[in-house]
Amino acid sequence: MITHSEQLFQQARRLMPGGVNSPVRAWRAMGMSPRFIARAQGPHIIDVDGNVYLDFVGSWGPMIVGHAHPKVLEAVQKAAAAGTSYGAPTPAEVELADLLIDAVSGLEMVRLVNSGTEATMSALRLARAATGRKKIIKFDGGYHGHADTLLVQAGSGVLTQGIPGSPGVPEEIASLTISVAYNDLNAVVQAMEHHAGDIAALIVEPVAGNMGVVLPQPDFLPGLRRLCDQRSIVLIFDEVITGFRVAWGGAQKKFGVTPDLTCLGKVIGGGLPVGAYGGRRDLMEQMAPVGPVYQAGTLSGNPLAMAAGLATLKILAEPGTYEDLEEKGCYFTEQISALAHLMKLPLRINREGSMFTIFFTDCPVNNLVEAQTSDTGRFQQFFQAMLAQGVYLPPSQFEAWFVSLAHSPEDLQKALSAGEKALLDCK
Ligand SMILES: Cc1ncc(COP(=O)(O)O)c(C=O)c1O
Ligand SMILES: N[C@H](C=O)CCC(=O)O
Repeated sequence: MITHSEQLFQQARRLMPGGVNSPVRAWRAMGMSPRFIARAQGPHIIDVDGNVYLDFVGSWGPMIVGHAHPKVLEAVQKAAAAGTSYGAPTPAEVELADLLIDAVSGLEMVRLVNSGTEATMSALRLARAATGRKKIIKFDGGYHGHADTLLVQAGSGVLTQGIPGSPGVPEEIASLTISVAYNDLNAVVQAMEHHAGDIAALIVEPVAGNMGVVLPQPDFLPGLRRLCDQRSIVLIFDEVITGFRVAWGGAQKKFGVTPDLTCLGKVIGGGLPVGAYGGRRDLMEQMAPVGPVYQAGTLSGNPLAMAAGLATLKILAEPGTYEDLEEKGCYFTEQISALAHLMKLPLRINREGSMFTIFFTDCPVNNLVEAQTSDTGRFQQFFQAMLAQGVYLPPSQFEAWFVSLAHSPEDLQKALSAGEKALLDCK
């Protein structure tokens, strides 16, 4: 019998490309059709057929306090009752900006936008304007949203679908982006020397999350800081995933390296559409209306997103939250590793706090090429076996899993029992 999800997917495919509004949701690499979600609560999402899943996607990162948290709902409802958008400044924007600047060392000023894509696109425009240079450096498998300049050797759905760039991005634009291997400072030096005097910015996920999770090696982020300083290149940390995920204050706090510009999104909107970019005051004061660099947004600083973001961050600011997230991420990944070891299955886990990826490979994963040694067929089997047991994972090898404050020890135990069976199934 056809399920309600399958019925909806058939209809959706006639109405929207691939039946979805973002490619990764179509589950193509998993050889299945996606579940359509009716609602979510705490660590669970529930599909339109009434199946309950333990969720490790967390809306691709934002749901760090769990779904439908009562404090977040209350804040959003209160904000909605006062009107959903004014196209004018509000006290909540000031409160969120103040909180972000206080927490994130690289922020002296901030501009709130509606998505991570807007944040990275605007940060790059600012860097180009400030330096008068055109080229940028990024890393293979790094995903920074879908602005033209950034769809070069990108991660996430672009990688999962095996598209190296994207038709529609003019060659003249793509050629301004130089992509090199993550964790490879020599490759960065070579790119900087080869394009000497032309590089405006270097953009990096300080912990990569879109080729699966890949950690920066100890000298990598300090090395990028040094190389950018030597050549007056604007260093941009894309903390859309890592901001307030890996630590209060983000990866820059955790690794002690301060970028010139920082991009945020996901967690700071508590599940509503949001993005932010900010950094050095001298750079940010080049943005209109103070300076000439233009960027705008009808719904930027939207009151509902501000309310959800503030409520989420206030929960995260409570004592012990990041310790709790660390403990859960650590416990789960150590147990899965131990199970795989007993079964003699090749498996590597990269983790930073509550974000991690399981790679089915023997090889340490420090860059895209190594991530691609993972057996994606095995990941597909694993995904299907987990789903059948009520555990919902990112539908791609090249994405991060997220644990939230709402995942209880019992939930993790359930996921581990499912994981044991799934590993046996894909042995
Ligand atoms: C690191 C990173 N940067 C930027 C983006 C773009 O954010 P958005 O999807 O909100 O446009 C994403 C996710 O999509 C991301 O993971
Ligand atoms: N990996 C992406 C963001 O982090 C997934 C979100 C999307 O593209 O829909």
